Amino acid sequence: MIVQVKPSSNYSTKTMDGTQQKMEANILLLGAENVGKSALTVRFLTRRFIGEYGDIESIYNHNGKIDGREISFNIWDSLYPQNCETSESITEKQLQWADGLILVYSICDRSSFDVARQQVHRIRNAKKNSGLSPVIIVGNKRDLQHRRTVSSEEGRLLALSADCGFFEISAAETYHGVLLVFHELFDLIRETRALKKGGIKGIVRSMSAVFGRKRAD
Ligand SMILES: Nc1nc2c(ncn2[C@@H]2O[C@H](COP(=O)(O)OP(=O)(O)OP(=O)(O)O)[C@@H](O)[C@H]2O)c(=O)[nH]1
Repeated sequence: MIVQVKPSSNYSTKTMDGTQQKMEANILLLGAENVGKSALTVRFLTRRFIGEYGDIESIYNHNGKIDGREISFNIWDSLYPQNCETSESITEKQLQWADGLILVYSICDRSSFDVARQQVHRIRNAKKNSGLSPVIIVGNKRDLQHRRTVSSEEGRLLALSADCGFFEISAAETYHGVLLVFHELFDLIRETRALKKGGIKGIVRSMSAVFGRKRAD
């Protein structure tokens, strides 16, 4: 059950008089069951780790500041669906909604890493632009080192191979790691938007600038 659904992002960042407008970003949390998706979300929203979260799928709205800029986050804490192929565990609607994704696995649950691997391929093979959205892969439960079954290198390599960011954190132990994940994703979303805005015109403009200068020499 989805508790609250928010509309898609607002891309404008400046008003006519040049003042900064609040930026909006839709963030989708994905990953296998029990990896800490809700723990991560609640840590970011409240700074707290409460231990048990229940099986509820929610979209939260959170207003905050990053680098002095007002941000409005819509955070979709998804549920891993029962009895389906991993490739079908992410819907086209979710991918179209998301400006950025956080893909969580547990460092002490190898099957959750396998799910993350398949989900990242599903994302990167998605239709149109949704396959290009920034993704951060998060190895959670770092506090459980003695039960680790996925090495940091494996996580980092997966992220590298799919052009994703990578963090290992413990939602249980610290707020700081969780904050870094959201900040990094926000930076990547901002970069992606700037690239989309510049588009082909931006590339042509910079090429003409280079060749134009050469001709003048
Ligand atoms: N030791 C440890 N436990 C954690 C950590 N993060 C979450 N947990 C625990 O892992 C269990 C699952 O956490 P959830 O946040 O509910 O995981 P989820 O991915 O949202 O699970 P689903 O709702 O089933 O999809 C809970 O008992 C949490 O207390 C962590 O960093 N370290």
